[in-house]
Order: sequence, then structure tokens, then C-alpha cells
Amino acid sequence: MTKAVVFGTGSWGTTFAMILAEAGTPTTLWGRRAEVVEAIDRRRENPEYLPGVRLPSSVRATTDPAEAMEGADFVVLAVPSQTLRGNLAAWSPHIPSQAVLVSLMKGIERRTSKRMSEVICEVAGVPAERVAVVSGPNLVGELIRREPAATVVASLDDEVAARLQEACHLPWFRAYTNTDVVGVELGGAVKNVIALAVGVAAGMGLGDNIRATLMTRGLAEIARLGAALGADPHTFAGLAGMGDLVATCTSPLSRNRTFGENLGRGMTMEETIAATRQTAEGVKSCESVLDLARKHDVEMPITEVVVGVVHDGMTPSEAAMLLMSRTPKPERYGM
Ligand SMILES: NC(=O)c1ccc[n+]([C@@H]2O[C@H](COP(=O)([O-])OP(=O)(O)OC[C@H]3O[C@@H](n4cnc5c(N)ncnc54)[C@H](O)[C@@H]3O)[C@@H](O)[C@H]2O)c1
Ligand SMILES: O=P(O)(O)OC[C@H](O)CO
Repeated sequence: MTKAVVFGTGSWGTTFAMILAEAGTPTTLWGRRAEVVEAIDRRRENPEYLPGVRLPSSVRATTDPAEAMEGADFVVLAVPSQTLRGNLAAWSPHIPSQAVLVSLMKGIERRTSKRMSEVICEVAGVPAERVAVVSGPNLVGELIRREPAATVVASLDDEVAARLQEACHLPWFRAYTNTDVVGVELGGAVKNVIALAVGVAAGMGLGDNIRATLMTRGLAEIARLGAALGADPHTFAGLAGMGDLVATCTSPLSRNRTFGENLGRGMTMEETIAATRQTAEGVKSCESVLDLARKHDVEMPITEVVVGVVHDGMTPSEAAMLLMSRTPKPERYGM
């Protein structure tokens, strides 16, 4: 029988463990805090991240990475992107030799500008064919109510993607396979940056025209970066591209969009950070995305102003003015 371990008892790690278990894949959750692990194991609930959600009995929890990893076919990683490298270095000695490593994370590493699958290969010393990523319009607030959704399971190895698809496919959670790991990861990481921009616009009281413009031109930025990195352009019209961009930019459940909205309303960075309880990946990843774009000579004006607002003290009004006063050009310029 296929078994999985999920590292990270936050909202997505716990929800994906629930999905795997419900799809017939017994799953162990690794958490760093004993009280969370105990609540999951004894009360079948993660009161901090998913209060009131009953977890299946085939979800166990432990704080011991070696115990968590025993017999696992899938090692799923769901910690904040910027903590992956350090954590995985400690967990790597326990990874079963044939296990597939799965990233649920939607971030780009600071300093190296690496995608999560690249960090995994480097730190765990596994070939890219033994890595898979899961990404798509997957807002946890809806999934815990078992509302219908779909996702993309990507791996360079078709057979690996198909096995993971089988391990997590449910009547209400439809998983599609893809071999474009680069495109699927970029779609997930960069949409968070665009959701920050859309949130800022919404917080400023601006309307649907500019929000749609930011989403559309944001997708153009994602596609330009993807083209420079060798992604398949069709991926960005799919669930991990446009699908996730639309869900994240329009949903009040999105942490990234909400973060931007608070800034747009006039909250300071300190106030906004204090009001954000969970991981809003775009806040740290916007700089790494911009670094990556610059390395590849790709123009990403929306990402630039997001970095300006989030990290360099630019006001939302200055950001709006900068974007609107750019040189007029054909729509497909630089695509
Ligand atoms: N929540 C969603 O709707 C959703 C959906 C799809 C993808 N994602 C992605 O999944 C990843 C995880 O997000 P999440 O929503 O579960 O975040 P979260 O904030 O809900 O949980 C993060 C988890 O990581 C743990 N953690 C924090 N710092 C750590 C550290 N230094 N070492 C080890 N563990 C640490 C926290 O205790 C928590 O258990 C992110 O990349 C996010 O973009 C989230
Ligand atoms: O809450 P967010 O902004 O991290 O978005 C969650 C998921 O990535 C949506 O697919």
C-alpha cells in the first residue's frame, strides 16, 4: 500500500494530508510543535490551523522525522519556502531511498532565486525525476469544506506524476498531470506577487478594470519569465497559471491578496505583518522573483512596484502612477 509523509502541519500541509488519506493513502504528518502533533494524533484536529475540521483516522502525527519517514513512498514538503533548505538538510538522512519528494510550496528562494524543486534536488541529492510539485487554485478555506477543486501534479517523470495523481485524486479534488515542472512552479510562485498588487489596488478602492488589467498583465509577466526559463507556454493558460492567478487575486481567502489589501488601505508594513497569521509567500518571494527576472533580462514592471511597496517604502499611489505612466506599447510587446 502507498504511504505518505507530509512535513508541515500548517493549513495546506494538514489539508493535503487529509486529501491523501481520504484518497486511500495513509499519511503521517510531521510537526515541530508537540502540542499540535498531539492534538492531531489524539483529537484528530489541528486546532491552530484548521479548527473544527475532523481529520481521517489514517492521518497520524509525530515530531520525529525518522519515524515519520518510515516506509514512505511520497515525502511531501509544506513548510514556508524560505525555511525549506535548512529543514530538508536535517530531514534528508531519513528519506527512504526510492521515495518521491513532493513540493506543495509556492515560493522562490531568497539569495539563490531557486525554485523549490531545485532546492530539493540540491539539498536531498536526488535526481529531478524523483521530484514532483503540486500547484493550482487550491484555497484551503474551500478545500476543508470539500468544495470541488482541481490541481496539477507535475514531474519530469510521467509515471511519478501518475502515481501521485492516483494517491491524491478524489471525487471532489481532481488532479491533472503535467511534465512542465518549471512552468507549474513559476505559476504558483509569481501569482502570489501579482495577488499582492491586486490586493493593493482593491485596498485603495480601485475597481474591477484595473484589477483585471493587473491580472492580465501579471500573467504576461509570468509567461515572459517562463519563456526565458524554458517553460511550456501552455502551462500558463492552465490551472497552475491562469487558474491559480484568478483564484488567488480574487478570493478574500488568499493571504497574499489580503496582505496587499491591508497595505493599500494604508496599514504600515509592521501593522500588516502583525495582522497576518499565516504564510504570505509573495512578501519574501517578490524580491527573488525580481532577481530571477533580472538575471534573465526579463521585464516585470508589476513585480518591480510590488517590491517597491513591500520592501522599499514606495506608496501605493506612487506604484499606481509608475505603472500607468510607462511608455505606451503594443499589447504583445516583449511577449
Ligand atoms: N494555505 C493554502 O491555501 C495553500 C494552498 C496551496 C499552496 N500553499 C503553499 O503551501 C506552503 C505552506 O503554506 P501553508 O498555507 O501551509 O502555511 P501556514 O502558514 O499555514 O503553515 C506553515 C507551517 O510551517 C511551519 N513552519 C513555520 N516556520 C517553520 C520553520 N522555520 N521550520 C519548520 N516549520 C515551520 C508552521 O508551524 C506551520 O506548520 C506555502 O508555500 C504556500 O504558498 C498554501
Ligand atoms: O492564501 P494564499 O495567497 O497563500 O494562496 C493560497 C493558494 O496558493 C491558492 O491556490
